[in-house]
Amino acid sequence: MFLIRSMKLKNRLAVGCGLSLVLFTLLVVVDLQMNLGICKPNVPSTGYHGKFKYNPDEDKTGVFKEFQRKFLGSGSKETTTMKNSGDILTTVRERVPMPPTMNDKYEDLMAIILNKIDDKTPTNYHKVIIKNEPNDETNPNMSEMLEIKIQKNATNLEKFQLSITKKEMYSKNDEIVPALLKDMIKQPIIHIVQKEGGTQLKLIIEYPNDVHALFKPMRFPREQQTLPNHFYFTDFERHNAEIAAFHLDRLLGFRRALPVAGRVLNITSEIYQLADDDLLKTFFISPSNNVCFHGKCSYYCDTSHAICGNPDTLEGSFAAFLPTYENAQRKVWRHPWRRSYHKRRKAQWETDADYCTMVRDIPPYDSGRRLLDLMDMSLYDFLMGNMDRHHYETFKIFGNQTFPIHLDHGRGFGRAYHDEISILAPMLQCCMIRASTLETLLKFHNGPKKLSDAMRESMKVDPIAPILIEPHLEALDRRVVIILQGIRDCLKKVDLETKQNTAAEYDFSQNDDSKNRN
Ligand SMILES: Nc1ncnc2c1ncn2[C@@H]1O[C@H](COP(=O)(O)OP(=O)(O)OP(=O)(O)O)[C@@H](O)[C@H]1O
Ligand SMILES: [Mn+2]
Repeated sequence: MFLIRSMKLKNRLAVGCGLSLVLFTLLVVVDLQMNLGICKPNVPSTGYHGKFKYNPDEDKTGVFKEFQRKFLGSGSKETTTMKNSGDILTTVRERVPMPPTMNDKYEDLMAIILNKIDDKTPTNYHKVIIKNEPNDETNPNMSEMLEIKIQKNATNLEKFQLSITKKEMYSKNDEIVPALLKDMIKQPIIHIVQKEGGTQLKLIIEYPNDVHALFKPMRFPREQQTLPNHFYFTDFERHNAEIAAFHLDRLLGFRRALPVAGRVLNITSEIYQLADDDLLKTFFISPSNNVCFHGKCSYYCDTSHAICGNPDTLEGSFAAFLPTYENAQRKVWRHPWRRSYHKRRKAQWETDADYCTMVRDIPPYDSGRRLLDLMDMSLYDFLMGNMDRHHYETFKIFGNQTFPIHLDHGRGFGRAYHDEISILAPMLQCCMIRASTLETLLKFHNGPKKLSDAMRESMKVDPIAPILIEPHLEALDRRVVIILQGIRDCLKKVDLETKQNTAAEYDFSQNDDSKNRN
């Protein structure tokens, strides 16, 4: 005290300023460390990677962001443990998130589907639930477009390929699909080559009569979940996800995926002895005397990620081959809601609540079926947790009013205890769903046959069943409810907007009237 009193005023001021500066710096440092919210608004802790800058102005009233926040609290917490056997990492559950509305029958949505409209029905519901799609009567098939007749003695694969129509991969009660699945499971394999392109190993399987299938090998046991520190783009492909995705697509009534079956191969007689030279070069015998190979690709094709027989069998998925006719090429489209595929960068849709408004103006999303197909794809991917939809393909020959092919689901069914709301962004940002899709979801939700039951039953016949472990099936029922809740929130949003607009118009005309009177 004496020291301070003995100082001159000028010096006292200088010491005071210095001390406050030190104190302030300390406060800022503590705040940044502990995120107390003094410097900036509190940052919600999302599952996003990298630095997350929160800007409330960007948020507007998007159902997507609101929804993400709503379900954040119910997010599961996963921990990684080492299993005793070997060095397999397994993610185990701590808490299963259950949507708060699991017991809700969603009668309000059902009423709209059944045309039971009354004064409780949200206004402009038809903007959200699309019943009257532009009707495209013509539905030619490949055979007609390519002018190739389906011969009586054609293989099941040829029959299948030539029967693909502009609207779907196969028809509802198609009899070739089961026959084709049986062929892929039972027919002898005569040759194997590695498929070029793509990031992970795939083999082209050749059967007699020029029949082919695309093979993805099993890499891990069914119980293994996506590793918590893996990005969607470095996640391993799962052969069982490809099989499950085919069944899911069929049960949802889309029929836009290729038929896929599981099969157990003998790695020596059915792969090694039939492999072409390039693939042969990558075979080796592991320390425990198993036959292994790794192929060539940009991810996980090296000795430490080899595919090994156990001890000499290997299971995998077999997908019906896409048509290879000269005029059956496919057009590749960038998905408007693709992720950034960068550790730290974000895509525009992640920060722009009005993103869909922009997409709606761009062909082919500005007319016809395509945007609705993306809505279907969004909930299809959400159900299986597939974050890897960077591109999609269509058959060129059918023009723009054709279905997007549901292809490449190897990264689905990776996290049974986590529901990734961001996959629903297209549906939640556009606030739109096909009435027929919504009806199917309501049918599964209200039972008696839940989506999980239907999936269990449908996949039972596969040679490598059970295809999915129970937690993945339970996740499906839980995610159906999340989608239904999303649609309900969308209806509320549109209703509110309509009422606000009407009120604003009314206000405006009242003001006008009063002006006129004056
Ligand atoms: N059943 C099939 N028959 C013929 N070609 C196919 C089949 N499935 C996929 N393809 C072709 O192979 C390409 C790669 O397949 P897929 O996307 O499944 O592999 P990927 O390794 O996951 O590729 P990426 O890493 O680029 O996503 C597809 O884009 C498609 O053109
Ligand atoms: Mn892929």
